[in-house]
Amino acid sequence: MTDYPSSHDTSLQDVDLGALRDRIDSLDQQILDLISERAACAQQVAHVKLAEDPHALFYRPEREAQVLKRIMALNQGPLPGEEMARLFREIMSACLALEKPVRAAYLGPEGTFTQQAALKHFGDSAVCKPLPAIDEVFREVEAGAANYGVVPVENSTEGVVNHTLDSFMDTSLRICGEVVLRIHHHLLVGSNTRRDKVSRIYSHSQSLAQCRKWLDAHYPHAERVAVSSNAEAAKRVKSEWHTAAIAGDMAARLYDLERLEEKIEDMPDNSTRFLIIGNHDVPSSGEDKTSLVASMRNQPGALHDLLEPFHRHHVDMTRLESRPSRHGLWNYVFFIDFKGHQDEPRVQAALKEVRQRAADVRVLGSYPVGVL
Ligand SMILES: O=C(O)C(=O)C[C@]1(C(=O)O)C=C[C@@H](O)C=C1
Repeated sequence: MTDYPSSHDTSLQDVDLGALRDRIDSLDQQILDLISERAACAQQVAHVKLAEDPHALFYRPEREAQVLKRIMALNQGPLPGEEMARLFREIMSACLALEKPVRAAYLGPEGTFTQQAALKHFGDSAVCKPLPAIDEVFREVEAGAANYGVVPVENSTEGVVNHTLDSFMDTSLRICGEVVLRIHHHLLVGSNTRRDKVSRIYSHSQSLAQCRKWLDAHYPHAERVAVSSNAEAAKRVKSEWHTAAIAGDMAARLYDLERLEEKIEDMPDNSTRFLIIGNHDVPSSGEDKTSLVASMRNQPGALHDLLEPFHRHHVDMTRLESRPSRHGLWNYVFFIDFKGHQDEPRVQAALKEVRQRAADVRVLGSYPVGVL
């Protein structure tokens, strides 16, 4: 909580508000000049890139991660590092838009956590388009209609993760980044609904599950209705009386709903991981992750054999997921995430051995660890 100075605070008695505002005006002028100079510099970067290669990529995820991490390391307050990085996120997004705005497709509809993840990753100057299904996001990027796609992967929403993993089996797209979002659910109502009148609560089934204990304690008699997304829940509530939605900040803002109760999720560290998918490999940022998919024959010890080289080459695995193969040739495919970039010798040594042991291995991408 902010401590506001009290009128009895003797150290503040002589502070002249007018003088402080003059100082702020002067600082704003300097910030304005510096941001403009930075933007002009980014325009020059665009010219240099184009001179080197007419098909050059303007968006550079590894560089953006380095810029944000550096800002957080340099920051000495009083603003928190994350807040400062968010401001720089927006400055970079605007600078990139001067070079060429990023077009990103995300799993919609508008108002979902995936939209929030897209904005968190690309900033407000990106052109973001909602699509109704994960495979449509993949197709949009494959067709070149969008430069990047944003899809949930490790999600508290059951089933969505599997759709994303399955889509990777049939695509040549690469993973270019990740975003981790803290998921906060709020109980939202329209202006006509009173707290004691809520008789029905809409949300995605998984969000209802994530708030089950809170609902049992506070709204044991309200009917719980599962709908296709949290944004859809908010949309319904907008036009109904005595119903509430469980959804996040984006949906509350989009449908202008009141937060009757905030952060009602049962687990306080509830978060979801999203992937950025694109058409190109990302160079090392210095702190990266790599994702791969491997097919295995279903035989005893196969998984142990597959994973053993990671252990021996000191490659730190962060996730292992298995899915039934959709092609019938192999019984199972494994999705593996580990720390490190595919260009690092230690990672290359492990991958070489993994390739010898698996029926098929495809690196889905090396990408910067999510900064914000
Ligand atoms: O360094 C670059 O390649 C730039 O284009 C500049 C810049 C920036 O504003 O810092 C802008 C967009 C890129 O995604 C990364 C960084």
